[in-house]
Amino acid sequence: MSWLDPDEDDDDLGFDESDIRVRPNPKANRPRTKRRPAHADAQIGRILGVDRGRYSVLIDEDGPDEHEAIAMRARELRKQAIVTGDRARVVGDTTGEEGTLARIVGIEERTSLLRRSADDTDQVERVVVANADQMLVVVAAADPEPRARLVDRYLIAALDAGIRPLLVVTKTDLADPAEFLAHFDGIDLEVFTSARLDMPLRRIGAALEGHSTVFVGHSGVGKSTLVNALVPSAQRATGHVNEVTGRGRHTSSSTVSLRYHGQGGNGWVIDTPGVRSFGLGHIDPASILAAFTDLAVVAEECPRGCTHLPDAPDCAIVEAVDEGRLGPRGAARLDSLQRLLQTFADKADDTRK
Ligand SMILES: Nc1nc2c(ncn2[C@@H]2O[C@H](COP(=O)(O)OP(=O)(O)OP(=O)(O)O)[C@@H](O)[C@H]2O)c(=O)[nH]1
Ligand SMILES: [Zn+2]
Repeated sequence: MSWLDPDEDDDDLGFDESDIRVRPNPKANRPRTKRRPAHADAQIGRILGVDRGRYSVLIDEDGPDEHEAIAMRARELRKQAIVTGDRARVVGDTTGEEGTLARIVGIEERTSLLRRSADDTDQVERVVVANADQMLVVVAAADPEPRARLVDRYLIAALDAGIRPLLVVTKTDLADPAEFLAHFDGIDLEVFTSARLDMPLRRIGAALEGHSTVFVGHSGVGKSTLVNALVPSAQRATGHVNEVTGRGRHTSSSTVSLRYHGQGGNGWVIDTPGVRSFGLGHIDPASILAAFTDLAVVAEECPRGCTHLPDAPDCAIVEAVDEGRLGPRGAARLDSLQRLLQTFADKADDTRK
């Protein structure tokens, strides 16, 4: 069984010890997976959340035996990020009974990956959520004041990950969001408005069915209030923390997947209380343009290295809009694209805003 033991299939034979020490490790580049047992008996489970190294995993999702199990990661996965939304291969005791602990031996290929860097200059990526297909950005019409730049950052992170963005403006009982919303005219973005006594839960819920939606928003915008209204069992902590006592929060502050049960089907709500914004250090600006498919086609005629910003010489998109070739929404589309590109270009000055 040499495939189980890395030291056994050895091409060092014939060298004496001094040789071995100076030689670079001949096996360093070999994929480790080849030598690992296949775990043919593994079950697939959805990672719901993690707490101090213990993962809650949903086994047999939508099946007759759906239940949660607790699992730890196998040693060989210690360098692998495992996050909420991941589909994990799990072995061992997956009954979820008191005192049992299953083992995660692998992660299925992801359909999307929402990443962040701690700040804009940081190239280290942190994986936040796997396999989400929508991002619901929550912003308040007032208290705190909405900032288009912050929403831009969320949009850029979503577009980069290939995730469809949605926007909810809360607290419209406090202020009219029309002027703020005008910023996003040119973006393909479903927008909901919500007031204290008039939350559009049906409409938002319908958008959640059949999807895995990550909720993001700055502190105090009403995200937890919204999550609790959509998923009553969630009991996410609302209201500001009392800064003296630290009380006011009764649930954990980690990212979790919550089941949304709608009239037309289920969905997943992924709440990210620890994620206040996204550093854009790892993002490729080409992915911003790529999200504007109509403009990306036109940009193929741009000079090499074109920034597509207002001062870019001979930008094919700017020319097409000027000549009216991109239709009545062309100007707004270009405006939005340029604003996102500018937000991205300015990112280094933006980190502390
Ligand atoms: N006027 C008004 N207040 C709201 C609305 N939605 C939420 N709030 C209030 O805004 C405050 C913040 O709401 P939360 O749901 O705790 O906000 P959050 O985004 O989860 O913020 P953190 O808990 O800091 O992450 C609470 O006092 C809510 O009652 C709304 O539509 N209108
Ligand atoms: Zn251009």
